[in-house]
Amino acid sequence: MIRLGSNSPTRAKILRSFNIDFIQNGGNFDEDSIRTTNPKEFCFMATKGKFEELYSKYGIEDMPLLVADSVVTCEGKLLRKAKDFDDAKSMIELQSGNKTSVISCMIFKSKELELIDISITSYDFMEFDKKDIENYIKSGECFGKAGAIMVEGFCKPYIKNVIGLESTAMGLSIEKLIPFL
Ligand SMILES: Nc1nc2c(ncn2[C@H]2C[C@H](O)[C@@H](COP(=O)(O)OP(=O)(O)OP(=O)(O)O)O2)c(=O)[nH]1
Repeated sequence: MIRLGSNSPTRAKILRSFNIDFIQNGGNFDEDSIRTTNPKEFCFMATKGKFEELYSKYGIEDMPLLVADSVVTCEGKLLRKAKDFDDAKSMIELQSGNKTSVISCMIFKSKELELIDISITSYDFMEFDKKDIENYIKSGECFGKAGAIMVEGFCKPYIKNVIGLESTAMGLSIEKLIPFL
């Protein structure tokens, strides 16, 4: 049994799909407190901040702790979760017909080990259909996701090329964690 220190339904779904027993306790780390706009640095600092908050709250005596963060970078820009419809639209349009990368960092700490992993999955997307974009935004599925993209959903038909794990792009590089569980 592990503690998933995350509010993310996607991360919970990933753990369930790999039959990993967990309890979910998300935190309240303020990612707006992070000053850097360097995507990799931001992702690591967000993960570290989440870890420190939840490690001091729960420790690892009763079970290991897993936290993670994901950001998207496109044309050198840092894309976090969309704040509103306009934000989501501009993020999605930026990535249409473009190269984009999802960076996911995770920290896993048990009594035996501490794993810190930063992984990147890069996509080459075809142009997104305008009507598709409209429907996707209207569905609300673009919210709560880094860069407002959903690689296993909206983006899937538009993937021209991908390098990296889909799990990394969804927010938790589970294949890199499994060997340590
Ligand atoms: N279903 C899905 N979710 C994605 C995808 N890309 C990113 N995400 C989700 C995973 C995370 O829930 C979210 C990234 O935001 P954060 O890393 O800040 O996590 P979140 O605020 O959701 O939860 P947490 O901070 O861990 O409590 O985006 C994707 O392609 N598909």
